[in-house]
Amino acid sequence: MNTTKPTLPTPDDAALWYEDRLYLADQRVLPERAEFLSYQQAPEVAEAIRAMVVRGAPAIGVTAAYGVVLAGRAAHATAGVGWKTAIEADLERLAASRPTAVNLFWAIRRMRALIERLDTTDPTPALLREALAIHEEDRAANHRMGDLGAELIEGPTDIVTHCNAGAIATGGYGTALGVVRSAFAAGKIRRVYADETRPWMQGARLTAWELMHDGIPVTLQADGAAASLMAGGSVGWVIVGSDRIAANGDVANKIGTYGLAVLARYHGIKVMVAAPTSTVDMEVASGAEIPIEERDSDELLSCGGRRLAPAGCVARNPVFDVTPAALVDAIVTERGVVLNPTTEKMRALMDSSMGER
Ligand SMILES: CSC[C@H]1O[C@H](OP(=O)(O)O)[C@H](O)[C@@H]1O
Repeated sequence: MNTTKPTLPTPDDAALWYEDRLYLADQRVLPERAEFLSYQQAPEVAEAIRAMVVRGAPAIGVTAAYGVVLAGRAAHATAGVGWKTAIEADLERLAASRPTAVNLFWAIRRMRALIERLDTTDPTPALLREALAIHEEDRAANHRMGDLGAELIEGPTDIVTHCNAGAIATGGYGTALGVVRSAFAAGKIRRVYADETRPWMQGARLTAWELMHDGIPVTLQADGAAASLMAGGSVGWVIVGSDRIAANGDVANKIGTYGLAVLARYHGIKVMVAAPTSTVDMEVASGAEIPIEERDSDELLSCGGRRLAPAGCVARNPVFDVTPAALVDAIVTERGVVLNPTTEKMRALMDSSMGER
């Protein structure tokens, strides 16, 4: 738990609990403005996830866990011994905030399992302990993944990333950028080429911010520039995060990831997906079953607050796509690495004995 009042967010500060409330770095305004918003009510946290104040699959799960703490406190304050019934509406609000990142549902399910074990007294302390544990476990998992992913890279090489799978998208350190941090520290990375990632620009605004903050060489590029860069022969890996990995190893991630993976395969470049096991959903057999979030087309029709398209222009704005397992060379989790993923290999990983997540 934070011991000093959060003031200026760093990349590790997507979500922080301090005294009696949750603080979220407002990722909608980074890096131009670095500021926290504070939350004391679960419905406000659900809206913060929907509006992408906080985003990034693991960070969404951590935030939802803290949202359940707020929900439990409010339910006990209003319903006393009946808090387990009163909390349900807020749990549903949190679950309805965004559909694709399975970490959200994983975190709520883990908090529900605790709720079932609690008695009718104030659940806040126990819920907070569990949310803090989820947060710390995610941070530790990212460091483990960073090391495992770095071992796969011979280097020195250039890397392409897409979107932001960094510290600010997780409980800290990052998934894809956690591998980048560990591999750079081992002298294996010359430069990171970060796709700007239209329309929400997570790459331009967040990945560039994180890597410059850490002194890691980063070059921003248009999403469409990745192909010619790959043709140049300097890129050894595409490294991305994920929002949900199906039982067969299909990977849902930010829109554009699928195209990158096709380009990588064409150019003999390897694709690494770094994600904690809280991102693996063994209940969906393949990527075809993963719900793909469609966001407001206004996010696409404008850029930086300026209208791009003509009035009345129709747009589609799916914000994730699915990369088939056949185009993924390695899935790196905190429990281990799956090369050339298949359902059998993913099942073996999830059955491995490195504790429940
Ligand atoms: C480790 S973040 C995983 C994932 O989340 C991002 O999506 P969004 O920014 O819409 O929450 C992106 O797909 C990242 O790769």
